[in-house]
Amino acid sequence: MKVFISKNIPSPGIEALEKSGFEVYINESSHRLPQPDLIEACQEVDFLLNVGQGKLDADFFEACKHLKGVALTSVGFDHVDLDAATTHGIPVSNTPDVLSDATADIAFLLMLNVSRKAFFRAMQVVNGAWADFEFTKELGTTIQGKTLGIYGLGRIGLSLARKAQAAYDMKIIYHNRSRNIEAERLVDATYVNFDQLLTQSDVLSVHSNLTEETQYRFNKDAFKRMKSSAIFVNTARGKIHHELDLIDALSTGEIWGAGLDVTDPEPMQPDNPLLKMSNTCVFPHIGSATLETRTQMALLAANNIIAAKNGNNMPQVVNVDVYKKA
Ligand SMILES: NC(=O)C1=CN([C@@H]2O[C@H](COP(=O)(O)OP(=O)(O)OC[C@H]3O[C@@H](n4cnc5c(N)ncnc54)[C@H](O)[C@@H]3O)[C@@H](O)[C@H]2O)C=CC1
Ligand SMILES: O=C(O)C(=O)CO
Repeated sequence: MKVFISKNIPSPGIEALEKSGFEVYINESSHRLPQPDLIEACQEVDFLLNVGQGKLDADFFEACKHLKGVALTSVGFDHVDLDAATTHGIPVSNTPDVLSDATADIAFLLMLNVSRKAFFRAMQVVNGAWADFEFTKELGTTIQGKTLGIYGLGRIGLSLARKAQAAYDMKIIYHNRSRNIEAERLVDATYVNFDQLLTQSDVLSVHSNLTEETQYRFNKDAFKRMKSSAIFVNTARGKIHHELDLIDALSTGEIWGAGLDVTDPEPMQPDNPLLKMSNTCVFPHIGSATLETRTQMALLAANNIIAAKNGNNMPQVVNVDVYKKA
């Protein structure tokens, strides 16, 4: 059987596939293949190991009749038309859990970075503008003991909550569609409604999936309800906040700072006003970017493909209905 890997992955993932008898084809370039090229590459392979956030839409599944399964190298699957995959009988798997701590670390890093204006201060040094122990200017703020609001207390949100409580004694509040009792057993977190999350959080960190319901949930109205001292952090998906409203809220002082690992679109253009502010920090979607995590993600994706090849269900399948149909 043949598998196509849409961008290079750590070698243990490739080795696992080869060891189980796959002929492996890899797009060696560092660029995402445009959809026509991806469709072309998938014409004669049995499986696709899809790296990154390139869209897999209805046209893709319609055009790739030979595919027997797709393994994503992400936990998020908002870029995939799962209904179309299911219609065509194609199981799709994701990579939950193995990236939760790494992504929570990036949320933490953004939270600290923005609260201490660390990126802005480091850029002053790079640009030869070292401010000689200015005692009253460009001061940051502490997060110790403050209230961390989590929008979407799932795997990554929980990891962040535990770190923030253990290391900084932060008070944790969260909003989900309903209470997460399991998480509440693991961390001292209080369920609040959306408005309470907005008005009570000193730092508000977004960890929900991107859905029709969460798209642009953080907009003008939401930022207006937040504290003027609040820091907004998003490591989930760029479309969950409305970028122009965020720029407005920061410029008018409606909120104090923002840290983003995700933007809409990605990449962010270098002339974006968010890159010029002293209370912002933008990372290029590096939540899961450690060697250890990316290796585990590659292995998990490979193992899902190997399971499907052996006639088993993909363990991390996200369109479970595909197996009910069969
Ligand atoms: N920056 C990066 O590199 C990474 C980003 N991500 C993003 O993080 C997201 C979360 O990942 P996990 O924690 O593993 O997912 P998860 O499924 O464990 O957690 C998501 C949480 O959001 C909640 N949620 C969904 N809709 C909601 C709504 N309308 N209102 C309030 N809460 C809602 C869910 O109930 C769940 O508790 C992924 O979907 C992905 O988009 C994930 C990994 C890396
Ligand atoms: O896993 C995800 O959803 C990402 O965004 C990248 O790891």
